[in-house]
Amino acid sequence: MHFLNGLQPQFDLTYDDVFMVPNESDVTSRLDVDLSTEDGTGTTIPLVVANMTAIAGRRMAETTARRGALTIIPQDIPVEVVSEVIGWTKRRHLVFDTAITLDQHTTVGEAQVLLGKRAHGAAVVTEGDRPVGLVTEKDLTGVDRFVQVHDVMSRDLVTVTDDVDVVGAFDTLNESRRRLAPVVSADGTLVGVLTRQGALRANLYSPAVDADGALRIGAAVGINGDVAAKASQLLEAGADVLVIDTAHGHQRKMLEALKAVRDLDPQVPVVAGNVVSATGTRDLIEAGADIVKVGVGPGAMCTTRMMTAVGRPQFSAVLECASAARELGKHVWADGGVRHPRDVALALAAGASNVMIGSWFAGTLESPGDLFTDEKGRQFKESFGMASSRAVRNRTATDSAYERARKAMFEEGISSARMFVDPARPSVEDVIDEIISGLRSSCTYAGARTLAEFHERATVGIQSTAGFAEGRPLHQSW
Ligand SMILES: NC(=O)C1=CN([C@@H]2O[C@H](COP(=O)(O)OP(=O)(O)OC[C@H]3O[C@@H](n4cnc5c(N)ncnc54)[C@H](OP(=O)(O)O)[C@@H]3O)[C@@H](O)[C@H]2O)C=CC1
Ligand SMILES: Nc1nc2c(ncn2[C@@H]2O[C@H](COP(=O)(O)O)[C@@H](O)[C@H]2O)c(=O)[nH]1
Ligand SMILES: [K+]
Repeated sequence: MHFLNGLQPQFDLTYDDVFMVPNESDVTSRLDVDLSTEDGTGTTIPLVVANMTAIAGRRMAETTARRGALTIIPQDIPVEVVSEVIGWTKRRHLVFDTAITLDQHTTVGEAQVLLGKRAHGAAVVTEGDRPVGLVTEKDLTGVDRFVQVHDVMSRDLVTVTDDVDVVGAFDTLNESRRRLAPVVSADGTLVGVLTRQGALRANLYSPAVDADGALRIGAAVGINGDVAAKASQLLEAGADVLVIDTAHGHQRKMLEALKAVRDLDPQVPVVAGNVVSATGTRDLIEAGADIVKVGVGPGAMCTTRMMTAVGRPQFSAVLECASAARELGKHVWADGGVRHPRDVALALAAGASNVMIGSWFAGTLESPGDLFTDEKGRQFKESFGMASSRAVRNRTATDSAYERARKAMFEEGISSARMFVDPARPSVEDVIDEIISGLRSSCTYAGARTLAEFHERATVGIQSTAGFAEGRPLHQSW
């Protein structure tokens, strides 16, 4: 990456401060761009879901890995539960979505709650392992909540078999005017659900898979307690990436934690953070990190900069740390502050090998929280920061009351935020589509076929607030 006209910025920059100019290009199609990473984590699109309790759970993990991204399960979840989630994710189908299954005697009320758990908006009614009906929101609307689903389900099923090619499945759904179909194996057992959109996406994305062909998933550990014991349990459970995560990553306890994890000889990439300087990056790499996580204070749930004045505008932080990591043959992830597809492109231009996103994904149907509706009828989920007093209270549940109260005083995050579900993009897959189409286009503007070429070729300029405002679309006349 280089700055336009050789300019050397006089102050640190965040994503909004910068823009990219097009280069001469011989990449003639956005589909010719390969977005897979070189950092060993196996992502085929450069996105990682942040290890936050309100965001990264099993549904998020399977859905994002199926499209080539990676989810990191937070350190606050008990290790037995994380192991279970890893196993579950690895048993998911690479193409078909996991169905919600209902017994014929399930009530409409129960079915309504469960439907909110799937962006495809349907549940399959089964007898044994076989599908016998389908219910969608429409079938349940205006029906007494104590009615059983066998009275309202549609029995006229169009199914596809699990060996179907996705283009053929798209055509079958299109011809029969269906949005989705249950998928069955040769013996009629339910395998999953395929939507028209899912058939399309299966051709546009490649799942992130491990050596056994199962979906990938990562897990985080903190720097307190027996780090080696917890890390070895996570490795045993099959975690494909280990993230050692704390607010101030450039500290002695982090270096000790890294050493303890390295001594386990993990055969997976080890990520450590967070830092925002070249020295911090080098020290973590020397202590054994393969990837350094960069970002102090840009997160949407984060109050660190307001509380402490500490942090650094994210574009400059990523640029400096990525350059230090590259000199040592290692990588950085840009963590936090991503609010538009352009921010992902800029983080990669600055040299990140993957971009971590939290809050943007909180308001999607795949995040673990319950779906609420506000006074205006808008759907939302509740999110919170991992350094908020709410998270600290949960994390320290086994401490004495005094210790808990003391620790909760050092809060650096928001305890309750409403993250609205965009009616046009309710699923994390819709948001991923938006980000990836923007990113593919950024790469072709830069004349890059790969992320390495993108970083090499990107030309970045510095803009005023008016420059940023000019780029925003106007939805009404002025
Ligand atoms: N990227 C960011 O900007 C930030 C991210 N977070 C996220 O919040 C989560 C919780 O992290 P964390 O608060 O580190 O909790 P941890 O539970 O990991 O504890 C942090 C440990 O480091 C010690 N410590 C020393 N200096 C600091 C400092 N300046 N800030 C925080 N701890 C310090 C603490 O001791 P003692 O309590 O005795 O001081 C404690 O032992 C993580 O997921 C982290 O990524 C949190 C803040 C900023
Ligand atoms: N200072 C704090 N930072 C936090 C907290 N919870 C999470 N985080 C960081 O934010 C990113 C995600 O950023 P987003 O803009 O995409 O939401 C996450 O990975 C952490 O590094 C917090 O309570 N305080
Ligand atoms: K912030």
